[in-house]
Amino acid sequence: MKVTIIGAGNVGATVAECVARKDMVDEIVLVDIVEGLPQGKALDMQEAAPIHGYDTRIIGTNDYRDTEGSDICVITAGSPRKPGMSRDDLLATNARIVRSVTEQFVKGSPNAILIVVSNPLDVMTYVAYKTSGFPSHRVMGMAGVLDTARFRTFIALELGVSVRDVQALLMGGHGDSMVPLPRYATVSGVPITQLLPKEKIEAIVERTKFGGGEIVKLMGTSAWYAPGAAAAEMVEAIVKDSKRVLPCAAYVNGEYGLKDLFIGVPVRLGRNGVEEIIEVELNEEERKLLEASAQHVRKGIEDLERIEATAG
Ligand SMILES: NC(=O)C1=CN([C@@H]2O[C@H](COP(=O)(O)OP(=O)(O)OC[C@H]3O[C@@H](n4cnc5c(N)ncnc54)[C@H](O)[C@@H]3O)[C@@H](O)[C@H]2O)C=CC1
Ligand SMILES: O=C([O-])CC(=O)C(=O)O
Repeated sequence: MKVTIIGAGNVGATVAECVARKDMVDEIVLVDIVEGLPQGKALDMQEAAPIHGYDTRIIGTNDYRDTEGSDICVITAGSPRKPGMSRDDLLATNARIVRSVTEQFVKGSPNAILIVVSNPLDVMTYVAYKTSGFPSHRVMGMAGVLDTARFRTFIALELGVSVRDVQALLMGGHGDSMVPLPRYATVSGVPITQLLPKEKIEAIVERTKFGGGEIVKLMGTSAWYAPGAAAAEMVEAIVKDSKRVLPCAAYVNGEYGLKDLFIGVPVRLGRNGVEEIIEVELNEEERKLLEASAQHVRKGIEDLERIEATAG
């Protein structure tokens, strides 16, 4: 198993480290345009192997020939946002980068599975899908695993219980319009609606929706520990063919009444990528929120098309 990670910045390097520490793949290739950066980070991680006890070979490179024959590729190349920016402000800059790295990568790895992380996530996943020409089950975006991890963290902190016993579901685009679903959040099977008052749940939902922005405000750039761990969890589900049910940005073709876009939905993840989109029952209000979120993603795709048409 060979995993390529494009972008050796904060998120990319963290994905590499999390994947290495799981000791589950033969080789990790870290790619960046900056010379020396992926090589240095890869060597540093390789030198940590005797301490952590993994046998994964980690190489850093600026040359796509080193990525040939990859099974999985995680795309983290692109700018992160700064305070005051929305993820959508990265649209044009990151679309150029995601298109360029996808083009270069797929030539040598035509059978790989792509996991996009770059923002704005749902539109960048669409860009990678269109550029790669891959079937949709082999292209997905990472957001829901991160957003539900935040949701679960805040629930566990509020209730004073272990995060391990908190399960949660969240759908929609990776932005302010994401749709946390408290009805489907449980502590060891007990719905949180039985454990917390409405106002507390609403506060947790709001904090989750703006969880990325909370960190940007604190640090001046965006998060990487939880995003890196989240992408590595998706890599693990694919490598081990474990059929995890995780929220991912997947291509919808009629599911939830949505078509021709990537958006966060629960999927079964295995060796073939997105093996199934699971359709859970939504009430009227949840359906409306999901539709509004999909509208936002659609607008992102249209905005990008307009910007690129104007730029020629
Ligand atoms: N989907 C999600 O939930 C999350 C998405 N993100 C997004 O991930 C992206 C990366 O974030 P960070 O790692 O914090 O940024 P960073 O600035 O630390 O790293 C980005 C890296 O991409 C590299 N890069 C730029 N153009 C490239 C190209 N053409 N080819 C190869 N490498 C290239 C840069 O040299 C840099 O090392 C951002 O767009 C950010 O918004 C970040 C956190 C969570
Ligand atoms: O907030 C950002 O820009 C990065 C991101 O997507 C997240 O941490 O959720």
